Amino acid sequence: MRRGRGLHAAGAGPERYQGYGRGLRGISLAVLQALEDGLEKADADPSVKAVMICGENGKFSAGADIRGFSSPNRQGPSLAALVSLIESSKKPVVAAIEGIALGGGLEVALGCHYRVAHVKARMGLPEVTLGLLPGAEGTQRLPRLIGVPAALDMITTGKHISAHEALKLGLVDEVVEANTVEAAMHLANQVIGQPLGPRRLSLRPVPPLPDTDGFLRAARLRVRERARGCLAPELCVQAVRAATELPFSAGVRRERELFVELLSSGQARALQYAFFAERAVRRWSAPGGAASHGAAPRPLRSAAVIGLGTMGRGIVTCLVKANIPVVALEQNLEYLNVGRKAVMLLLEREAKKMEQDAQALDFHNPARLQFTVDFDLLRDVDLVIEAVFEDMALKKEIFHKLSRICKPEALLCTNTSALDIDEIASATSRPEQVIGTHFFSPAHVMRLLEIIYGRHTSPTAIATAMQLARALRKVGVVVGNCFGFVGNRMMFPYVEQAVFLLEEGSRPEEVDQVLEDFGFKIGPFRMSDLAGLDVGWRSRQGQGLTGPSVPAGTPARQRLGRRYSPLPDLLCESGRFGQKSGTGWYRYERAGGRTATPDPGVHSLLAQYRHTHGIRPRHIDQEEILERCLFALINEGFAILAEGIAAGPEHLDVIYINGYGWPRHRGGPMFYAATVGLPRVLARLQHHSQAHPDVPGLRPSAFLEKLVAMGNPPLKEWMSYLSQQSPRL
Ligand SMILES: CC(C)(COP(=O)(O)OP(=O)(O)OC[C@H]1O[C@@H](n2cnc3c(N)ncnc32)[C@H](O)[C@@H]1OP(=O)(O)O)[C@@H](O)C(=O)NCCC(=O)NCCSC(=O)C[C@@H](O)CCCCCCCCCCCCC(=O)O
Ligand SMILES: NC(=O)c1ccc[n+]([C@@H]2O[C@H](COP(=O)([O-])OP(=O)(O)OC[C@H]3O[C@@H](n4cnc5c(N)ncnc54)[C@H](O)[C@@H]3O)[C@@H](O)[C@H]2O)c1
Repeated sequence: MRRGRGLHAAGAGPERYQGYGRGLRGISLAVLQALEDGLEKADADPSVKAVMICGENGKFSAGADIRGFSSPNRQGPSLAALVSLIESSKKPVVAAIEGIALGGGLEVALGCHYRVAHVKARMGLPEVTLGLLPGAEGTQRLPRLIGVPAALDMITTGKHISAHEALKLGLVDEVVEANTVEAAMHLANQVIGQPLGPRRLSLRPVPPLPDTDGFLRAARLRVRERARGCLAPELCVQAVRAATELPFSAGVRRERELFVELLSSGQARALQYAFFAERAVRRWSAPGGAASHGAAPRPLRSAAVIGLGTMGRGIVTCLVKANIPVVALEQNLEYLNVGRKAVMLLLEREAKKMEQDAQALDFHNPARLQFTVDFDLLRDVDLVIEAVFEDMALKKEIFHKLSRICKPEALLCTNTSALDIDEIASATSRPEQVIGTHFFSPAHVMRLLEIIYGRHTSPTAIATAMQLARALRKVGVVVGNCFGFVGNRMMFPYVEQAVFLLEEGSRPEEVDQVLEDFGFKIGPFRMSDLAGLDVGWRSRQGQGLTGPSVPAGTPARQRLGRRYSPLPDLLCESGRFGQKSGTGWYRYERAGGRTATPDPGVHSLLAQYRHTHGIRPRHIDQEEILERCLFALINEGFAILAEGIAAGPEHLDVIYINGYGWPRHRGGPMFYAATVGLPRVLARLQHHSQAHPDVPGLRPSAFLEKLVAMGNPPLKEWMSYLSQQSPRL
């Protein structure tokens, strides 16, 4: 924290309050020193009877300075020592928590003898999300205060809780609606002279459970299952176990050992990189020098969604949840009724999840959500999101209509997965207002919004789309226009490799397992089954890669002079569309079922296919599966960077973490490439490319080659090695 956001220690005598602290972003060494000095001064001053600690500008503290963890000079007073110093004070210390008390900030509050929180304050120990654990004795004090189950929940999830929840848990002593600092000082004056022993958490026992050991063992299994290879949650459980088994001081030593283990792990570096990358992508730049700092968004007071299929339903749901009135439009009454039912079901489920806020959604009110087949009702909306079939002619027809009907300043968005934004915009009289807003399925759940500008998209339109992302609580990432944009374009070579591996000898479940062990939520074949195999099939038909438009005599496993696998087409031709049809790369319990079982039918289809094409199956090891899938995806990422489709590797990483289930603790594909080392990525691509010269996706990108030739510079310097910045950015 900078000055204006720091912690203050104030001595509270009968008529005397004095501020001592200095503030910086995050609890820096300077803040620690100032607090220590303040406390010592207060302790030594007989006229001071109690101490109150508060933040500045309505924020208690966001915790330790995250950038400081990677600093080579971590020295000076330690936060843990400060928390102990607070707790051992002979004068009562009261924390006045406003805004946020997170991480080390909450640990400071736990060192205080009393805690008063403003009703809007939020508290949490989010260290786990940064690959760490609360390292200032928080894992030892919190279970002593609120019990093991609640403490473990907060520490292993990193969730933020409200002041009311904190009061219920006993984390704070009082919640106030008015002036928190005054309330804290009032409490401080009241408790002067009362014994402090019972208020010192380090002296309290951890409240026992009927079977603490069994509870912690179950918790460890649960987080292991949920965290999929991520270390921090499991070490958090170990730290809390130490609180239950060891005296306070030994528990603190254990906490420190575990903290150091995490701090030196690559996972902490990856997760902290992801934290800053998500913030960095909020700053965008586009052609002609337009950039976030110079562009203001237009207000978003109302929206329309066209098409209430898989995507449109989710998009309507997130708009309603963001309190933006919506007009939902379908092609005819039959589709409208189906869409309306689906939207209502989603909203009812969301309302249930939101519990007390449900009424605020008010989605039965036509002023908030209206269903129609009449385009005229779109006349006054600020924003339209088109989510009809992936068909260029249809999209152009719709955009032409929109450009005639909507008010001139309305933003016209398309949810296309891959089509050319410029061609869609060409159907309108206002291409500067046309932009891609690529939601991910399920749209009301997935955090990513890929925002694609076309050649004529105005800076205001980009700023407004970014504002939309914020309003929907999504991570907006601005990228340029190319087939598949960033996310899907990188996904194509990944899925392509996965299918080639099947041709050569693997099974779908083997490939999925390797990638799920790497940390993906689901492997490429489960993912294809979930999305529907017909989606890609239709797209390949549209591109003339399969179906009757393929010229006679085209070899089955070649298109346009490169290797092509007709395997996914064969599946579709036999009615295997994935979960929706009950069979795909896997078998499901029924059409629409979700439990994937390896399918002997697919195994014999693969055997027959290999036989037909004279392919001798071979054993393919995990390393080859991983390298071919991941390095092909990463290789495309380098090509994207070189073409200026994205402003930097962080953009690609944020897209993959938030839209494609890339394991966050591996930092995203480009961060992962940097971790593996670019020379190795290049060498392995060269190796696989030599083995498969007819696969362009394995041919190393010139930009990757250049970076290796330049000595494998750190990721943050990559873009400075582009021979010239692309005219797109
Ligand atoms: C606070 C937020 C909720 C605010 O969200 P909002 O959306 O309003 O704003 P932004 O997210 O955009 O943030 C604005 C701006 O601020 C930057 N920022 C925010 N928080 C921090 C922070 N904690 N540190 C640094 N910078 C921060 C943010 O990056 C933005 O700037 P930018 O330029 O990037 O746009 C939200 O920001 C949020 O959630 N923040 C993170 C909160 C958090 O995670 N806190 C926990 C921090 S970790 C911690 O506190 C650890 C403690 O447990 C203490 C550990 C003590 C360790 C002691 C043991 C030492 C052992 C070492 C042994 C070494 C051995 C050896 O090496 O020899
Ligand atoms: N399904 C996904 O996972 C996914 C993910 C991201 C983007 N997308 C893209 O989103 C768009 C929609 O995909 P989807 O999966 O929701 O498709 P879908 O087939 O589930 O739904 C499309 C809807 O559009 C409606 N529609 C068609 N013509 C219309 C018209 N003239 N007027 C109004 N409504 C019309 C249809 O009735 C249908 O309900 C596509 O461009 C697709 O590429 C899909």
